[in-house]
Amino acid sequence: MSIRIGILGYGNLGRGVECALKQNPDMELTAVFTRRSPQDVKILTAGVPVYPVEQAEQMADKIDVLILCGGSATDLPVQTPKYAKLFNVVDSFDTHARIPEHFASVDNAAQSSGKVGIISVGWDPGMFSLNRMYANAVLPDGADYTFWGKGVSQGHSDAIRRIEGVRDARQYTIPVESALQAVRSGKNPELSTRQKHTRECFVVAEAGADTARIEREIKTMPNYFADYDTTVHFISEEELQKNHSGIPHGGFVIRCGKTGWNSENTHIIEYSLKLDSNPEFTSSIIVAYARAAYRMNQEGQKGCKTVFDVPPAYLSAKSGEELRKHLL
Ligand SMILES: NC(=O)C1=CN([C@@H]2O[C@H](COP(=O)(O)OP(=O)(O)OC[C@H]3O[C@@H](n4cnc5c(N)ncnc54)[C@H](OP(=O)(O)O)[C@@H]3O)[C@@H](O)[C@H]2O)C=CC1
Ligand SMILES: N[C@@H](C[C@H]1CC(C(=O)O)=NO1)C(=O)O
Repeated sequence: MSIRIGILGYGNLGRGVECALKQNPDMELTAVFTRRSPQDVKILTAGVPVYPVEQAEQMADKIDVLILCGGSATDLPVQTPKYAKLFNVVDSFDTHARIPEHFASVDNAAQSSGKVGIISVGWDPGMFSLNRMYANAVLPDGADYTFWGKGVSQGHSDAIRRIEGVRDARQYTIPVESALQAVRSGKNPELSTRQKHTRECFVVAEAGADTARIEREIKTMPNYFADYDTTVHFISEEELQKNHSGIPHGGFVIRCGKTGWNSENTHIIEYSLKLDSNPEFTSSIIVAYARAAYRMNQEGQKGCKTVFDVPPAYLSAKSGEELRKHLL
């Protein structure tokens, strides 16, 4: 029997999950839920209903995993603990500094409901988190570096769109080339947040909006922009659609570590991503973790999990026997 999936929140990520499900025949899309009027939300899959978000609770027995595709800035802190009371859930929560409190609120909900809630799934946090953890476990004596871009951060773009007076936005994250080169050379440089990346924002403001206030709110936004050198450009909707319609991204996790008793041998681990579509790639990761959430709950597991808690084999549609063949 297919794993029955619900999507809550239909934006870039919601569309991406819908696409990713097509590539996973052991899963099926049962319903999409939105805070807007359903007739305003046109999905890609024929025959799948779109419901007002208020109806989600009535479908708890018809959905095995509800994938939460809202924004991290303001949606997921409310939605994930709320729906973990009724469903196995997966979210992409990426406000790194607030992950511990998010974990606690989702765990409280999921422990009481007997469901599994896997949070902060994606590439960062997510695949990059796993690779930082593996590299630290393998090379305890070393230094970590993470670089993103140049590309469009969905979390930062979403955070700007939540500011009053903003109609649309794209945020580019840009790595500082000299910092990247120093890391790749194995010099293990001390780098501040500001020395590693800059951020460039393209914003469509509502007519008559106070653009000076918007720019100030962006540049001082904790956890997103306050620790970076950030530039803000105000452009028209037409310019945004023409010059900034794509959502490419990517990045690197690098760890340089040493081993040896007297002699010092240096090792460099690098994990890299080059993404044409940030949302479609992120959604492909989320769908694999939805499979794991279902399996873990079927085994009787409950509570909040992160990518560190999920056995890798649970992500794959292949059986244990098929996976072991990969190892040979
Ligand atoms: N961990 C990771 O590696 C990654 C995490 N993310 C996270 O994913 C989050 C979601 O990103 P993304 O999908 O790009 O955000 P969007 O802004 O596209 O969508 C967020 C929500 O806004 C609503 N929405 C979407 N389009 C419209 C519209 N035209 N008018 C009104 N409301 C709309 C939808 O809710 P509704 O249907 O209910 O209206 C949707 O769920 C980001 O905030 C980020 O934190 C993203 C990439 C990677
Ligand atoms: N969570 C990010 C994924 C990566 C990209 C990023 C950044 O550009 O700051 N940080 O983490 C996103 O929303 O796109």
